Amino acid sequence: MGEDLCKILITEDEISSRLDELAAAIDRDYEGKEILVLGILKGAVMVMADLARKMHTPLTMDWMAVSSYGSGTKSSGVVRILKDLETDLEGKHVLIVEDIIDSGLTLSWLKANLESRGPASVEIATLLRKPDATTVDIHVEYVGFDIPNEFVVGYGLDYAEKYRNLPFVGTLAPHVYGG
Ligand SMILES: O=P(O)(O)OC[C@H]1O[C@H](OP(=O)(O)OP(=O)(O)O)[C@H](O)[C@@H]1O
Ligand code: HPA
Ligand SMILES: [Mg+2]
Repeated sequence: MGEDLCKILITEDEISSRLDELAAAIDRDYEGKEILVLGILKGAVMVMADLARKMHTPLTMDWMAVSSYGSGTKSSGVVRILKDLETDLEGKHVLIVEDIIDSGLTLSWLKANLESRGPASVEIATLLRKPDATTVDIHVEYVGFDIPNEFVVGYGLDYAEKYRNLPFVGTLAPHVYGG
């Protein structure tokens, strides 16, 4: 496993401290409200579990699975719903939790999809954001880290379904994807 990674980009401690800050900001912003926290499978599993445990605002959780990457390192641009929500969004404050915004295609499609279901609000929290995301016109209220345009794995993020269980975020060595 060790030789598959180029370097550690964000350590376990850095992730945890940043999630403390994001949770505090979310608690402040949603004071007196209840949140439906919506995790996007599978990448957001780790950040959802850790962020939610640091939040004090009353919340419920639901999950959606969408996919635009298949097994490669480039977005296909076609978003598919693999598993839909089980919650009626009418009047709810929805907070989408993502591991990464890369091209921004997944979230711009998803936000429009959710807004058509009559929620009171839809905001986005993401652990990581890459530079290309700024070219898509979506507002992201809570961002953990802005990172360079490199393919990263760990803490929920995969390459061909592997490495999701690493406790940190790292970059892959080129030999892993045929470089
Ligand atoms: O901003 P974008 O370029 O659209 O990319 C970001 C999305 O891609 C990844 O999911 P993926 O489709 O690989 O599914 P996964 O979470 O199951 O790995 C990631 O978890 C985000 O949901
Ligand atoms: O850099 C990335 N790593 C893993 N999955 C991803 N999905 C979009 N970008 C990435
Ligand atoms: Mg993926």
